[in-house]
Amino acid sequence: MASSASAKPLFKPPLTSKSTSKSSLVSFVTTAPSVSNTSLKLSRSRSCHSRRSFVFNNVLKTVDPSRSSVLSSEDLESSSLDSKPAILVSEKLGDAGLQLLRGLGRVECAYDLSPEDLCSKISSFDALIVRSGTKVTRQVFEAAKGKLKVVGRAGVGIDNVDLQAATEFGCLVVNAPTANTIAAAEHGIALLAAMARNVAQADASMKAGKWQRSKYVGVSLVGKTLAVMGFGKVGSEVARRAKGLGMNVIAHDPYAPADRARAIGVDLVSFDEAISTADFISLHMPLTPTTNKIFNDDTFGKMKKGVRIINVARGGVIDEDALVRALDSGVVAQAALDVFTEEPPSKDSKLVQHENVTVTPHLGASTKEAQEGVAIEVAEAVLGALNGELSATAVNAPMVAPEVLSELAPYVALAEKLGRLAVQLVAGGSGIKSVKVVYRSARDPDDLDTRLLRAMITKGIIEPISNTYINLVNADFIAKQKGLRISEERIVVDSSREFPVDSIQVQISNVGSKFASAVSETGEISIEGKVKYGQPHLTCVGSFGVDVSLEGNLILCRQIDQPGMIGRVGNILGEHNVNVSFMSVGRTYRRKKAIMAIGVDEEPPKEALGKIGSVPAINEFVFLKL
Ligand SMILES: NC(=O)c1ccc[n+]([C@@H]2O[C@H](COP(=O)([O-])OP(=O)(O)OC[C@H]3O[C@@H](n4cnc5c(N)ncnc54)[C@H](O)[C@@H]3O)[C@@H](O)[C@H]2O)c1
Ligand SMILES: O=C(O)[C@H](O)COP(=O)(O)O
Repeated sequence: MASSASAKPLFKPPLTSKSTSKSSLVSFVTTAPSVSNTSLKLSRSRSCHSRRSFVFNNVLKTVDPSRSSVLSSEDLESSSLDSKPAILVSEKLGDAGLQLLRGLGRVECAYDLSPEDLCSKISSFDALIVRSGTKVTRQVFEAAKGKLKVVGRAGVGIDNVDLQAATEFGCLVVNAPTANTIAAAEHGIALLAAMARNVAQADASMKAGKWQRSKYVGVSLVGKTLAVMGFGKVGSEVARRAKGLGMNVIAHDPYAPADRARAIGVDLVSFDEAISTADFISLHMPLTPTTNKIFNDDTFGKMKKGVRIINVARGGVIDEDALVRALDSGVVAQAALDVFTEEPPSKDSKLVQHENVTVTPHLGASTKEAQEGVAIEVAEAVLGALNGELSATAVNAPMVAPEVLSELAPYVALAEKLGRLAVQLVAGGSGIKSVKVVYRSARDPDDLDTRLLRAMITKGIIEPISNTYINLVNADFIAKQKGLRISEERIVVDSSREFPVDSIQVQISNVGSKFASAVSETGEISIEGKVKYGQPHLTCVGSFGVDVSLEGNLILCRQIDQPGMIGRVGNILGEHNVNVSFMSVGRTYRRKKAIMAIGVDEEPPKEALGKIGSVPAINEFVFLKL
C-alpha cells in the first residue's frame, strides 16, 4: 500500500512568462492523499443528511486520448520544441505578441492563406490567431479534426468567426477587446473632421494640379448634433472627444447604462430619435443578425436631409446599395467609411468611387500602439487558454473571475467525479434524460456561480458513455444535443459561508440502477459529495451516508451490518495486491443494512471481484472507475 497519509493542495502558479501573468488566471494542481495501511481512514455514518492530480485545465482540455489535449504548464515548461503547442498566425500580428507566443509555442506565420489552404493546414495547430481578414468558418473547425483548441482574434469584432461552430467543436474563442478602442475612436474623429472639411477630396484635387477653394467649403462641427449608435467602448470614447469639439452628443444603445452616458454628458435616446435629429451619425455597434443592414432605405428615409455618416464599426450594418441611393438623392450629404460589407470592396464599387464618400481600408485599429496592444492581449489570452485557464476575454464560454475560479477549483473536481460515478450506477449506462443537481451552500443563491460545476457534471456524465469530448465551451450544447436535461437547485444551509459549496448532490431520475442501494427513497439514483481538506469526497449513496476520498477507483458493497466485513473484503483485495486507499461504512440501523465504500488504487482483477460477490453477507456490489 502507499505510504503517505497527508492531503495537501498544491497551488501551482500560472505560466512563468512575465507578461502572461498580468491577465492570466490561476491554474491549480491538487494532489490527492495516498493512505497507508496503518492510517487507513475508516468512518461510520448513519444517513446522508443528519494520483492522481487534478489539473484545472481539465475545464477546457479535450480528454479523448486520440486527440491531443490542452497542455498543462508543466507540459509547456518541460516540452521539447516539437511538443510545444503549435500556433498558426494568419494575419500580421505585433512583434511583442509574436515574441510572447514564441516563448511558449511553435509559431508559424502564414499570411494571405486561401480558405482551402487554411483548411488543409489547420489540423496541425492547437491555436489560430486572426484579425478581421481571415474567415474562420465551420469548414475550418471541421478540418481541424478536434486539434484546434483556441481561436484568438487580435481585435474586437468576431463576426468573421463562426462562433456556433466553434462552440459545437469545443473550441474556445478569445478576442482582444480593449487595446484598440482609442485607435478606433481616434479614427472615427479623424474621419468626422476630414469629411466635414473635405480633406481627402481637396488633397486629391491639389495633387491633380487644381486649386478649388470654393468647391471644398465644408461644414462646422461646433454646435452640431452627433448621434453615436452603439455606446460601448469605442462609441463612448468618440462621444467624449466629440464633446471636446463642442458638439451636442446623443447616443442610442439598447444595452448601455444611462448613468454611464450621463457621466459624459450624453443623452441616451431611441433609435428613431437618434437618427432623425442628428446632423452626424457615427456607427459603433457590432455586426450581428440584429444589426445587419440596420441602416437601409427605410432608416435613411427617417434621417434629416443632409445628414453625414461615419462608419468605423462594420460594413455589414449598412445596406451599401441603399447608402448609394441616399447619397445620390442628397438625403445623406456625405459618408466616411473605414469598413465594408466585402473587404476589400470591388474596384468599381459605386460607394467607394462616390465623390461624397471618404474611404480608408479598415484602418481603425491600425496604429502602432493599438497593434502592439492587441497582439499582447490576444497572445496572453491564447497562451492562457492553451494552459487550460479560462480567459477573461472568452467570447463563447462563461467568463469566470479569477477569485471565483480559485475558490471553485476543488468543487470542479468533485463535480466531474460525481457525474462520472452517477452515470456508472445507471443500469445499461445510458438512456439518461434528466439529471438534477442540488447544491447546498450557506451562501445566497446569487452568490454562487454554478456554470463551471454544471459543465463538469455534464462532462462526467456524458464522456463515459460516448466518444464526445466535453469542456466548458461545449458542455451545455452537447447536453442539449443528446437530449439531456440538467436542472439545478440551490438550498441555503446553515453552515460556514467561508466555502462556496457545502455539498453537491447528483440525481438521475427515470432509470434503473445496477446498484439498487444507490436509489434513494424517492426513486432516483442519488449520490452526494463534499470537498474535505481540499479533496473531493463521496459522502452519500442513495440513503446511506459514507465518507470516502474520490481517488483511484471505488467499490460499493451493500451488506448485512455485522463484524468482520471490512477484514474479509480487505483480505480479498490484499491477496490480489490491490491497494486500499480509503474505506467507509454507512448503515441505516445497527446490524441491519450497511454500505461499504472502498477506494482502491488499482482495478481489482475479475477473480477478486468474484470473491467479494460471493461473500454471503454481501447482497450486491459494484466497481466504479473514477
Ligand atoms: N474599424 C476598426 O478597425 C475597428 C476597431 C475597433 C472596433 N471596431 C468595431 O467597432 C464596433 C464597436 O467596438 P467596441 O469595442 O466599442 O465594442 P463594444 O462591445 O464595447 O460596444 C458595442 C456596443 O454596441 C451596442 N449594441 C449592440 N447592438 C446594438 C444595436 N442594435 N443598436 C445600438 N447599439 C448596439 C452594445 O450594447 C455595445 O455597447 C465593433 O463592431 C468592432 O468590431 C472597428
Ligand atoms: O474589430 C476590430 O478590432 C477592428 O475591426 C480591427 O480589425 P483588424 O484587426 O482587422 O484591423
